[in-house]
Amino acid sequence: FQSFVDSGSRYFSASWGGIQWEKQVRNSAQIHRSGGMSVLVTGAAGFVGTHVSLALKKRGDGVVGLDNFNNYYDPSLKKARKSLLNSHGILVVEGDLNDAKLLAKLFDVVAFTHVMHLAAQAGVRYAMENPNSYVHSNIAGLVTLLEICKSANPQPAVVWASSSSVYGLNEKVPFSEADRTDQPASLYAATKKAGEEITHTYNHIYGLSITGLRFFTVYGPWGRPDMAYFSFTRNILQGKPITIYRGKNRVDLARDFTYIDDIVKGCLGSLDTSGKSTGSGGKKKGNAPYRIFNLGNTSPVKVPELVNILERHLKVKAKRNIVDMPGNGDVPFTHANISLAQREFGYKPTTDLQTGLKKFVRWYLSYYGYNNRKGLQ
Ligand SMILES: NC(=O)c1ccc[n+]([C@@H]2O[C@H](COP(=O)([O-])OP(=O)(O)OC[C@H]3O[C@@H](n4cnc5c(N)ncnc54)[C@H](O)[C@@H]3O)[C@@H](O)[C@H]2O)c1
Ligand SMILES: O=C(O)[C@H]1O[C@H](OP(=O)(O)OP(=O)(O)OC[C@H]2O[C@@H](n3ccc(=O)[nH]c3=O)[C@H](O)[C@@H]2O)[C@H](O)[C@@H](O)[C@H]1O
Repeated sequence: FQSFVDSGSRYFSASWGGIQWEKQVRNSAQIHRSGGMSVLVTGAAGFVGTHVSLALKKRGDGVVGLDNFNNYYDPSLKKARKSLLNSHGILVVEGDLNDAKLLAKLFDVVAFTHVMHLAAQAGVRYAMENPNSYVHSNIAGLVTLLEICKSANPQPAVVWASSSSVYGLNEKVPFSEADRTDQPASLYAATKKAGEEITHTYNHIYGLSITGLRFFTVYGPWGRPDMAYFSFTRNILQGKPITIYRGKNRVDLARDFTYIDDIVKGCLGSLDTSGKSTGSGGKKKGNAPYRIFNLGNTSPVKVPELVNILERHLKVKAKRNIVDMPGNGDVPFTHANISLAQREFGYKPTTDLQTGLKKFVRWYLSYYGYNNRKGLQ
């Protein structure tokens, strides 16, 4: 097969199909532990998708990845993550969520027990530049995926990434799952909130088991170049200035930065407790779980303090350019209440920002070849 899909920002082609391809998909989905699961991981070449795929494979679950390798940020980093996954026996199929034929084919070849849905147009501020990419991946792509899941026999349980941004202009802290989420500050947040409503209907009508995870600003090795901790590191090392946004009345912005390994534990805990979907072939046969969890660190840090930590790890002073928050969709602070996830599957983050950034910086220096330079170790 040859499929041509609109990835939101460019057209590209991807080859799939054929006996050899099917064999690769089956091999990748093979389960190597008793009671294990076979998981379709969307967004597998992304930051979180790579880490979750590796963790599942490591414990003996079957994993097949799907990613469209779009150019929202440097696709060569996505290709490098794919190579890493390949070296661990994980196949990443190149294709778009909106390619219903490809998704149907994948479900024909493998009876996936779970879908870990991480593919999305991420990033808060980019929504002002390219709003349609959010509709394409986070709304249309989500519905295409759910349509396939609902019709699959057996239906998989679906765990997917929502976002802390759904709390929007909510001022009650810490943010709890029962708090208001009807005042989004960005189109990104609005599409994630819409995703929570859309998944609810598939749970209600078709009996799909649904778990939405509200991640709080995730960081770590193999991370996303568009995020502050990553772009600050790049600029500091290149001697370029960094722009730090400041809130109303000169108040510093703060985030509940969460280390990737803690997020991975939360994803696996969610998969393990997701229960079963109750429908088959598009018909509901009973009630299935619909759950939403915060996955944060419960320890917000101000952005200037993030920069202080990076300076210490990099042993380079940042050139700070402090500007008022430009009204680009950012919220002033985030802070997760994680008691629900703690109760349901023992979620307990263990990495503080200082420790997590040290691991990120070590990876960054090695990945971008800084290790042989003086003064950076
Ligand atoms: N990293 C964070 O801080 C954070 C916080 C909250 C929520 N999230 C959510 O977690 C998920 C993973 O985020 P991430 O940080 O790994 O982002 P990422 O951009 O690194 O990963 C997403 C991957 O999905 C792929 N993708 C996008 N649209 C697609 C489409 N239509 N079809 C197929 N593949 C597509 C991209 O190529 C990318 O590799 C996303 O849903 C994101 O919105 C992330
Ligand atoms: O938890 C989420 O739901 C979201 O997490 C992440 O968003 P954010 O928390 O906005 O992370 P990030 O961009 O790293 O900015 C961090 C801080 O640095 C400030 N910031 C940013 C850039 C800059 O140049 N200057 C600056 O001060 C900025 O104002 C902010 O205060 C994901 O990207 C997003 O996909 C989403 O899912």
